[in-house]
Amino acid sequence: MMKIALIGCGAIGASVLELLEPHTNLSVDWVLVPDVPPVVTQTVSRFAPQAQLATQLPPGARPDLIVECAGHAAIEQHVLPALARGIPAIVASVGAMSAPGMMEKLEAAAAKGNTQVQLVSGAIGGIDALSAAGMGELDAVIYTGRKPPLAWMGTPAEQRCNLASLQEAFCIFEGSAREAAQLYPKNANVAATLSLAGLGLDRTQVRLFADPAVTENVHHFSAKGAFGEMELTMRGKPLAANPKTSALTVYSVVRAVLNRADRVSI
Ligand SMILES: NC(=O)C1=CN([C@@H]2O[C@H](COP(=O)(O)OP(=O)(O)OC[C@H]3O[C@@H](n4cnc5c(N)ncnc54)[C@H](OP(=O)(O)O)[C@@H]3O)[C@@H](O)[C@H]2O)C=CC1
Ligand SMILES: O=C([O-])CC(=O)C(=O)O
Repeated sequence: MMKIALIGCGAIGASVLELLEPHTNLSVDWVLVPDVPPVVTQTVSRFAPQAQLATQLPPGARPDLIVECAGHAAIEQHVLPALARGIPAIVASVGAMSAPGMMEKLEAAAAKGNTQVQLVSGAIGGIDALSAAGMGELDAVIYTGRKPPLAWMGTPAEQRCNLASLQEAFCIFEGSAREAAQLYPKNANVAATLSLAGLGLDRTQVRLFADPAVTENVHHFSAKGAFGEMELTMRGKPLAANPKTSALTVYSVVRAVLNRADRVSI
């Protein structure tokens, strides 16, 4: 039986709990959140009644895996200490690697605990091909993210345009994946993931659009290099509980967990 600590119980975390519930070879035994609103208590008692709710992993707890779907701050707060204790981790907030020295801290913590951390592909596909292509020379990786104006509420995009009255697509950001992930921590994890798989945070070109013509979260990237060329468009359905987040992110986290719990992984 694989014992799991889930970090975060918002749009992704709640759906992950629901999808993991039927799998009898694993058990979510801890759910870590900053505080415990009634909706979290209800979700946990419905899908993981065995789980203990806490703000921090209790010192004596020894999960087989921690699964982060909380936000950038959770890497420093939960993931690094768990790795250093030898607990492997799955991370959704890949954009956190844009902070100076964070990748090195993650590697050092995993080395200290003699364990590993997996950065999931989340809302984007093609990461397997891009990271394989990165074993040869890559010339360019260009990413464009496009979401409905509502998905950019509460971000610096609000200072760039009037999101509520946009009539056509507006470019709210153009720059490197590192800047994108730092400015838009809840909307540009995909940019960070593509860059870490490919050309790195500083050489991956990113454009982000608020676009009233789309109802999905549209991710497009192209890559060129010694392997040839690739191009991919994803039209991800947003989660009802959080329009910033695509449903595929949930499935990606669940697949990553099952790949560790099941005998055959894909
Ligand atoms: N890789 C990818 O493709 C994607 C990655 N993401 C990442 O996943 C994160 C979560 O997304 P989503 O579920 O939609 O967001 P939500 O805001 O719906 O949920 C976040 C949850 O995490 C909790 N939380 C926040 N900070 C911490 C912390 N330091 N420790 C523990 N729990 C914490 C929140 O609690 P409270 O409500 O009390 O603050 C809430 O329960 C995003 O912030 C983003 O970083 C998202 C989309 C795609
Ligand atoms: O869920 C998505 O569509 C992508 C997203 O928010 C991110 O990259 O952070």
